[in-house]
Amino acid sequence: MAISTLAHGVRVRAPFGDRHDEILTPAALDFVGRLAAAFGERRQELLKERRRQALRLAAGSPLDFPLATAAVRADPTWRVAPPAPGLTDRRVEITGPPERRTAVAALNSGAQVWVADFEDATSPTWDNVVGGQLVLRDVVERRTTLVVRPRGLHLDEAHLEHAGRPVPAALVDFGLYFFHCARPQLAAGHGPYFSLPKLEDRYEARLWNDVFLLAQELLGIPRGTVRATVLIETITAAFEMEEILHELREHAAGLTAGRCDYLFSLLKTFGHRTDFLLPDRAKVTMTAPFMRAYTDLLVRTCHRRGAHAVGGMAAQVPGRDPAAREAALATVRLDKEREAESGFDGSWVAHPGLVSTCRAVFDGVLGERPHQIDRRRDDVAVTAADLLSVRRVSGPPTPEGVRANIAVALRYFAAWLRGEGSVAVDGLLEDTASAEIARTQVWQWLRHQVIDKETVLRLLDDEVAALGGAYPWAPLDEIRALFERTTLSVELPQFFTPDAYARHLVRRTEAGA
Ligand SMILES: CC(=O)SCCNC(=O)CCNC(=O)[C@H](O)C(C)(C)COP(=O)(O)OP(=O)(O)OC[C@H]1O[C@@H](n2cnc3c(N)ncnc32)[C@H](O)[C@@H]1OP(=O)(O)O
Ligand SMILES: O=CC(=O)O
Ligand SMILES: [Mg+2]
Repeated sequence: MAISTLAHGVRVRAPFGDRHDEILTPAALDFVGRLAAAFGERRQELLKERRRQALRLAAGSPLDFPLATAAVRADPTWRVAPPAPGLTDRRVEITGPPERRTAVAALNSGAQVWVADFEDATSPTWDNVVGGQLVLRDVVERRTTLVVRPRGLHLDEAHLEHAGRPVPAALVDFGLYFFHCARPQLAAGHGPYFSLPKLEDRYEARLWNDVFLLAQELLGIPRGTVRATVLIETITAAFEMEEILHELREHAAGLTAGRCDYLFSLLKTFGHRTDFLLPDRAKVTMTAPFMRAYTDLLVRTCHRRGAHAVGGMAAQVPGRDPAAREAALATVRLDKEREAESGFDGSWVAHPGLVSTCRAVFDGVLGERPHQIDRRRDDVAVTAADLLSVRRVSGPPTPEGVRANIAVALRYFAAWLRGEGSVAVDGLLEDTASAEIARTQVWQWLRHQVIDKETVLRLLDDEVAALGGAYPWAPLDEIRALFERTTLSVELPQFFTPDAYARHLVRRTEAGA
């Protein structure tokens, strides 16, 4: 393994692949090293606080809108920054991994925005991480607005080391993109724009705001140039939407409903409570009252503060079979209609074949207007109980539901271990967030003994065998062991990705694969 020492103590712990030297320049690594030096410790503290908060909630502490920030919520005067160039009309945002093939398709898809995703849609092999940066740098001058979603704060990038520790993956994805593309984006008439995943509270938003301030200062870019749209995709963040926008207000561009991770967060945060037992994944839809409360509150909060509310991802992807395709489009259309009618300004799609459907729905509601921020939704009054009223849709799983979750988790793990972060399984998009839901539901059903371990082990045997049939290349023992560690353990691991990354993706790089 090549270990080279470069500027500001950042060590590259991997061989240089094709064109990696164009991204991992001494100056770019120096920039990332400065971010790591400034924010590495604080990020560790925030992760510890996540753990403490999880323990408090598990011990029965109530979750509510914070008292300490009541004045921020009550103050009607503050607003976020005005929309930056390219971010005024966001009726269709297409997401996908930053790969060359998808980049071309996304940029030609007719969507207003391409969200290039290093988080749920990407398996962070070192090649995907550096290759993704190369793709972004190569498309920087295209007309479509580019938004980059760095990995979450919980992940490390083991191939870059600062002061003897892995650099936070979020700072690597953010820092390399910012270093190489912020100025070219400005020259092309846009700016460095980001989508921030998996935030849990206002302090994490403050960290990102400080990252933006330092990054702008280091490159001599005017303060307030960055724009960030924050995914509300954890239950604790849902109670701090106003505060998150407030912390980031000079850089905030809106909030996105990260509905998959939101459900995952709800399940894992309250996994110990029987009133949070949910039925088969397919039965928990956006019409469930607690999901509706979350999206209504998101729209109201954004519009009150002059920010865009961006809708979430429907799981259906159009297949090749005409009937299945029609059915998928009809489901997505209904979903987008609900969003547009409830006040969202645009929404996410997972596939170029969904762009025209989403656009037609938002065209119908917005017409010539670029957004509907002036629709205030003052009628919305969401309480803590509304956000947490899961009991109304709770119920036991069916045998098919248990099997489906096991199958999805295994198939996704197989894809992820070989470097694919999003896949279509039976016409549905599966990515990191949906795999997290799948394994967490099985864990929760086991924990509350609504299914027994023998049944799960039998289904696991069946599904591992089926996986071997469908994907002969899959390392079945490793996939099964990953499932067992992250799903059958007494304590639920907070995410499956740090375990799988450390054991598989890093080792792969060290072996020079
Ligand atoms: C919960 C969340 O976080 S959602 C956000 C994160 N998840 C995502 O972004 C998922 C994005 N979607 C995808 O990755 C893909 O659509 C998949 C994996 C689900 C399906 O992809 P495929 O199996 O390749 O679908 P399909 O064969 O129909 O694709 C047709 C073409 O569209 C392209 N395409 C498909 N999805 C996308 C996309 N999201 N962006 C750009 N291009 C795409 C394919 O590359 C392919 O191009 P080609 O003809 O040049 O080869
Ligand atoms: O990031 C999006 C989600 O649904 O999770
Ligand atoms: Mg997510």
